[in-house]
Amino acid sequence: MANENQSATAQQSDTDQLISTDPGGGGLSEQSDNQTVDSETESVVQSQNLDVYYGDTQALQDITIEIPSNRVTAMIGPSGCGKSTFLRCINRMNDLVDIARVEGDLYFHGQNVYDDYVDPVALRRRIGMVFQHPNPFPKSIYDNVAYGLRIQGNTENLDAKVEQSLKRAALWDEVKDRLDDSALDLSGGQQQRLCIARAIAVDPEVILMDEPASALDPIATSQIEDLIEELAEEYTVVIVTHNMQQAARISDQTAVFLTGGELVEFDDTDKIFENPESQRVEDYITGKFG
Ligand SMILES: Nc1ncnc2c1ncn2[C@@H]1O[C@H](COP(=O)(O)OP(=O)(O)OP(=O)(O)O)[C@@H](O)[C@H]1O
Repeated sequence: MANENQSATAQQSDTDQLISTDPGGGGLSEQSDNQTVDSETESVVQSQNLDVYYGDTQALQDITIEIPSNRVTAMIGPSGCGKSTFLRCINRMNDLVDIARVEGDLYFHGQNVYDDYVDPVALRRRIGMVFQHPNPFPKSIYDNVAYGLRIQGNTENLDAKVEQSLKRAALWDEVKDRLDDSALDLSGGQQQRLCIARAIAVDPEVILMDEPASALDPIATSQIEDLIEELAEEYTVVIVTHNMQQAARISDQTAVFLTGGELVEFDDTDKIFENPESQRVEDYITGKFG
């Protein structure tokens, strides 16, 4: 229980880091028109020879990957293989871990997010995050969604923006008559969809999800999975999951990390699950280890 509480507290503090006070570019250029025109093929996030260390321990080794826009990309692999570490590199959440050290390059629309002039707070406005355990603020449903917009001073048509975010998160119909109720009175699945609404209210391009359904029951999990597939029409979604069936159901691409922080294979999800190149990936997928 202590661990769960610590984890919830850490997540809350992570969430605080995700609510940007900076509506400006923060060293990042705005999304190019190109992305809309050529969303079929453009990669939005790329890493090149990325190594991550916690102190002397290497958590990721030489990761080179291109994550396409407007797709769901799943990261799978056994516990401790570095999936969350990679996810947290994308929006520099690992900056918050004193002993974490990142080497190599990680690009967002071609700009290295680790360049000195990039403001990580502004980066996190463009690359939002949803955590394993739903962590709404102890505020009303409305105020949770409006929170980031208010901090940014983006309060014009606030009611409409809150409504749109709740609709996109497939929660509006369930909460439209109780927007002033506490978010903490919602079910776990509703709280997680509220956290997704809160993340998308500030209009990010990429949504990172770290096992977003692992604390939920099967019905709530299924609702979140449907939602993730819908979100990919407008956003780039990168999801870490322990659940291989979930990755197979909802993702377009799958990256398989294995012990030691190695990215062993990255391909279309169908290919990974039906005909992987690597024997180690086949062994993992078929449950021979992991
Ligand atoms: N804050 C930290 N300090 C020290 N070591 C860490 C920290 N976070 C992660 N690690 C280590 O880095 C390695 C990768 O961890 P990470 O959480 O990225 O793996 P994961 O694949 O997401 O695991 P899981 O599926 O269990 O969540 C592990 O050996 C872990 O112990």
